[in-house]
Amino acid sequence: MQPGMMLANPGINHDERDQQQTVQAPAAQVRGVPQLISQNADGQIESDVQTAAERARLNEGLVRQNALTGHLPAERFPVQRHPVQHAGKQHSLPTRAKLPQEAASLGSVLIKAGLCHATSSRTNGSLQSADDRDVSVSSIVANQAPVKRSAATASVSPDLTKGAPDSAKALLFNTAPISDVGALQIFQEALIEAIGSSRYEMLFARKVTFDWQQVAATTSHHQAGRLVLRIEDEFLRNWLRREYHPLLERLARECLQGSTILFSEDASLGQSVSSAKITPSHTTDHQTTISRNPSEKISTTNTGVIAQLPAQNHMPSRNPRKSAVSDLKLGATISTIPSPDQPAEHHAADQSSGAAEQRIDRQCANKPGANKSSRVLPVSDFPGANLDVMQSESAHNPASQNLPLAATPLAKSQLAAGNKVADDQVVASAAGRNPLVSQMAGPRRGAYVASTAFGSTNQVPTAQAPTNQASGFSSASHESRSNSGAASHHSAPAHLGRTNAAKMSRRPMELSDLVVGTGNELALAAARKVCDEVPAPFNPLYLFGNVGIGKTHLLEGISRQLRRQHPGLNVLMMTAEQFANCFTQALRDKTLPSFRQKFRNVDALLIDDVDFLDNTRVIREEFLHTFTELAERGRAIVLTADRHPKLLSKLGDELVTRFMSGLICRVEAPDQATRERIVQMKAARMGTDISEEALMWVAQKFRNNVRELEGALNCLHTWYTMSERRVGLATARQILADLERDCLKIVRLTDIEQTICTLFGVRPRELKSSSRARTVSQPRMLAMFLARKHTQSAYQEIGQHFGGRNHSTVMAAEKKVGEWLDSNSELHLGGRDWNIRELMDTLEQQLLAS
Ligand SMILES: Nc1ncnc2c1ncn2[C@@H]1O[C@H](COP(=O)(O)OP(=O)(O)OP(=O)(O)O)[C@@H](O)[C@H]1O
Repeated sequence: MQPGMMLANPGINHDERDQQQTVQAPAAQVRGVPQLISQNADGQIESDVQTAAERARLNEGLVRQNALTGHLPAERFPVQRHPVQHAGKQHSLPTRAKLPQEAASLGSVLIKAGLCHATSSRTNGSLQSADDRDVSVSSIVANQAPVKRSAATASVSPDLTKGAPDSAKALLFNTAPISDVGALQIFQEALIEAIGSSRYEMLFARKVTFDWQQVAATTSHHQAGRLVLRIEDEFLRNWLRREYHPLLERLARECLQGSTILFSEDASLGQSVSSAKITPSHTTDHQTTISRNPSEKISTTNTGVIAQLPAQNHMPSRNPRKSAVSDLKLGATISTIPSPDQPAEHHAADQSSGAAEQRIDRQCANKPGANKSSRVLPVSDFPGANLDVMQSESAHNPASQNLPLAATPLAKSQLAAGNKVADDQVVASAAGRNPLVSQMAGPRRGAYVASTAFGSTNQVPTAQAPTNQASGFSSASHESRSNSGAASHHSAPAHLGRTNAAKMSRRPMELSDLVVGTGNELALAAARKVCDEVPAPFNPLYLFGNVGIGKTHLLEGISRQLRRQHPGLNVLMMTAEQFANCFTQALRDKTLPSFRQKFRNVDALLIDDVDFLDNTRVIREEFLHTFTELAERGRAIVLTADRHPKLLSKLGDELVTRFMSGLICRVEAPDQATRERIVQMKAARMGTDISEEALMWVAQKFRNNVRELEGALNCLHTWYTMSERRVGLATARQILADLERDCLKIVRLTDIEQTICTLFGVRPRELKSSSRARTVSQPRMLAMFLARKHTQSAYQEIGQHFGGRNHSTVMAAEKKVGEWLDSNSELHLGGRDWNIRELMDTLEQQLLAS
């Protein structure tokens, strides 16, 4: 990057979800890599690198970034964006100029090593990590857990990096300076993840320009540079300076890796900053020097948002973005006892970068009530990827938005060694660092990462009774059942799924927190029944419905209620992805008997997102056996999924029929009245002063799911904390204008066609044919009805699309389906009977979710 180059928001240009195809997906034969496996014809286990979960995650990243690029000024930044997944994080890099060499070469090496696969689409390509782990040099080279850089470099195979230019090798082996552009992008992305995309949108996206400028070297080893935030709006500038200084300071230090950072109050903020040579002598009383040397004094002021920093000559030994993000996210910095196996270089880095936090955390740890036996944050071996998703989810979850907390690798290692962090400590430590957090963190908000007790050696869940009822997430049983030594050491395994990690970052969800409405009253009643009567009169309880409408909330509520009402029960809650990961790990470690013993001896098994099993055959079979054994012994089983069991087409009849043998409850999106009560409740909890009209307007505008409502409220809350003024209707409209627009899903005729064909197993060609067979004509009529309802297309256009029919055919179809709906007819389609209203709901949910 040239000195003085400006960088706009990171991201990609287009949402290419539909066009993405895998062009290269080498099976990861790397030891310890595959998390998801399948069996080949010879019965051998293979990795399944391109899973639905992977794709979904990638899409999520693209969508999230895409939301930001809507504001990317093309004339200022005309290069194509190129998202690259490295070390579990998605980096957005230009495909030409700036960083292409490094990005492409890094990618080719990672692919060669079988640690990544490439996806491509018309306008962009991306690299996807084949697993959730940190793709580090050492794991590329030695296929094993990261070791010290010197060891990795020593054992590098020349073949691996053959053809890669020196710059890429240097990047891989941590000998290259971190690229200016890359670092700045990493910084911005870390910022987004720390504060959530909606807040970033509101505060930074269009109002702040980041500029990293190289200036003359201060010493022979360091090149100086400075980060300038240009903010035109004076109010915003002052507010950001007041509220975001610590966060920006931390991110600048972590992502831009300055060994010395100078903060200067600058009245010319928002104007061009002179490129005068920066030397330490420029430091004034207003400036702060933070040294990576732990012996140096650490002090900060809240006086500026300009960071002058030297670029490092060496790429940091840990991924700067990952560390920044994880540091901001987990808040797991309590103990200062380093793990014995912690590499020395980590110690040094952590002692300096996390020193201030550790000081706060030590204070928190000494607080009365900081109970070390409280439910803890077992992040011992969380792969960076897990943390990433927790971060991304926080953008949508107001509860987790409040937790831009820190877990340095040091802290993680400390936790691995058995140190624990109580929820309130984590909140306290976060609040101490971020003024916004301290404002937002209510007494009930706690960092809440995992309580499923996994033994790091056994790699299977271990029974553990909660010592703190206000915390804990998924697994618990009576103390007497905790016969494993691992039970006393909470350490989340590396194979914990990203999804679950994300969910675990939220605050505990109770059944009583759910606002009851027509969409969830049956499900809630069934959930209470499961808790009240053990065993319940039905088994399993299967809850299904669209995203973000409270299925996980119900499941977690059941888990917590069960534990409260029946403290002797061994209750285990996890996602299907976690189950798969545990199984894979057990297979790898040859500890299947132990795995089976643990899973088949629980009293209640609660599995979230069971639709995940639809894609993984080997795990499906294992789950079938687990399920059967538990059901036969009358143990409670509760499952959630995004669709009816019959629509889990690959699951197999054995599991589908078992799922259907208990009680199936559909959870529906809340209606207007329920949404109104939800926003009222959540706004009151946040302590946001919002007018009744504004709340009603929000409830009316954001209809698809509760997450949208939460996101909207979160924006309003942030504005409220900024301005300290009551949020009225006009303000709410103004603040949420973009969000409202983005929530509108544009449905195309092809979307409808695809949804119909998928649900009924009809081919598009048949749908457009002249066939009048009922199996084709009824889906066609439904498609036309949906097209009228959800698109702006005229009758003629719709008729043309579905086989060149004229407009009267479409009108007749619309009328016919309307009649079916009025008479609440039953249809037999796609091999099953449907109630027309239920069918419409299913179609619309799938259409809007697609
Ligand atoms: N009826 C409700 N009352 C209050 N909060 C709700 C309600 N329904 C959902 N929520 C909140 O909405 C958010 C999303 O819910 P949850 O994570 O349970 O969705 P989900 O259906 O499991 O979604 P996914 O399928 O994506 O996992 C949570 O914060 C939850 O507390």
